[in-house]
Amino acid sequence: MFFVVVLTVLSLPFFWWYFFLQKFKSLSVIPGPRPLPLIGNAFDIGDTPTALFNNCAKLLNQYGDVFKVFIGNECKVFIANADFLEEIMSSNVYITKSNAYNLLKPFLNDGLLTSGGSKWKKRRKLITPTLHFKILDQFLEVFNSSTDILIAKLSSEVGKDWTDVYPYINLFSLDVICETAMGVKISSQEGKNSEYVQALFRYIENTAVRVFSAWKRFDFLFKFAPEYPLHEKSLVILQKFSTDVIEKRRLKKCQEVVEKTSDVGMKRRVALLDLLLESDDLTNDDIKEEINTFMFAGHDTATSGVTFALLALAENPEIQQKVHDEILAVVGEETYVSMQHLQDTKYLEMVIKEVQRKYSPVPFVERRLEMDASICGVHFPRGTTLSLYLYGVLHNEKYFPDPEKFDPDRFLSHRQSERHNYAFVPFSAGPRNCVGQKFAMLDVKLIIIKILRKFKIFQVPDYKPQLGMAGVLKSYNGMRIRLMRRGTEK
Ligand code: HEM
Repeated sequence: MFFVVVLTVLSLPFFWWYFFLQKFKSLSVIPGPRPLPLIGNAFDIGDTPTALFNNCAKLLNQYGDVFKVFIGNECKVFIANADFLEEIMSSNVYITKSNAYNLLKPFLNDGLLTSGGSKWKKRRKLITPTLHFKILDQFLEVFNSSTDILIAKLSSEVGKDWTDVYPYINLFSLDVICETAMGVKISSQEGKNSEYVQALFRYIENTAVRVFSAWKRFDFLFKFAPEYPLHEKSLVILQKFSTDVIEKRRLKKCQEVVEKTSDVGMKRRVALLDLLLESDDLTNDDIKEEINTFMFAGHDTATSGVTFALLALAENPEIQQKVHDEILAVVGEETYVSMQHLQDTKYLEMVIKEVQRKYSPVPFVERRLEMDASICGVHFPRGTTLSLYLYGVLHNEKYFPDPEKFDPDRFLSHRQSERHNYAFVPFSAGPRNCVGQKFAMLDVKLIIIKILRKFKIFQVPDYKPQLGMAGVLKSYNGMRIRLMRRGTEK
């Protein structure tokens, strides 16, 4: 009897697994590696950012641009095909994020990146206009002054065999997003506000750890993880920082209205926070989730974009020279880089688009189907996770022949118009695309202009970035380049 009970208990998970696979039977038309009972394809996918990056590329190669894997109780379909992406991204129905985004909720709660349904729709309508042209034009002051500090810091690296530029760019991006989103100068490049800076870095790092762990991803088990105490402490620091900033800013705003103080009428730079405070519909907590979302979504992504742009320019000296020639022709020696300069540097724009294609800062995004769906003739059961594999489509030979070649001419207008509209999607596309896309383009263009005007950058012999993906694309052995001051390079 005892033996029968033990056998029944042991076999239950296998029955469950069998019925779980049955649920996704209609996806048998989509190829993928054979899953093992219970753990599925966990070994095929890997448990580190670099393994995930390499394994996804291998699976894409082996099974084509739509393939599926099973991980635990999740069926994930990876999609690097522009026809499928068009149907999914352009839809107003397939907009719910996957369960993986829940790991961000302790920090972002239901901000724009993580929310769904009517809440997301309402907020998106409110937030999109805050990033209009006039506001972005004001942000150029922040981009310019923060870049000047970065250049001063990088100057001390000139002439060294190599410099890991990642930490420099990371602090720069943090300064920029803090000042534009919250209106607060945190001066992290100058070593200030280190408690907040460390808390943010630690929170992001631990969240990546949780994504790859079989057990730390569950809130009730994470409490037993060694990272938990510091993770919680970081969260308290992050939440307190934004709460304080919002409260102070709201108070100041009220005082300004009541007292009509002397600074009314004076030119004061507006932050995204000020625009959100204008809305009668938003409480301080609502605003906090959106400000934290901007901090999160606009920081690591921008760092990734800029660091890979520097790598690509170092690896392609002729392209670097062409960009430099354009900068001299358009911007010359002017210290303030203006909106007009950014609009007129057309070749640089093509180069940055090619950087975003070759090194997509966000390698994939995920949606969860809340109902059965027919997409490009395939029946997807409710509960399927759609992994929109942006890095995969941006490296798909169908749309980008010879994808490992760095070739900005892919973005000549006649070549762009010949391509599928959903092949170049580093910022996603459709209703859930990146709300900070224009901000990010201006930011990266400006920093490249200022860096290249000051320095010539070189590849480091024998250095090869070790790419990995955990939310954003990152090189896990730093981002090494060699810097020489212009005019003195050998
Ligand atoms: C190179 C830089 C950037 C890249 C490649 C990028 C890419 C993306 C992508 C692919 C998404 C879709 C995410 C998803 O569906 O899960 C997204 C969403 C978002 N991004 Fe960006 N982003 C960048 C910079 C920024 C910046 C600077 C900001 C803020 C100023 C920002 C704010 C957001 C927000 C709030 C969302 C959520 C939009 C929504 O769901 O309605 N991003 N971004």
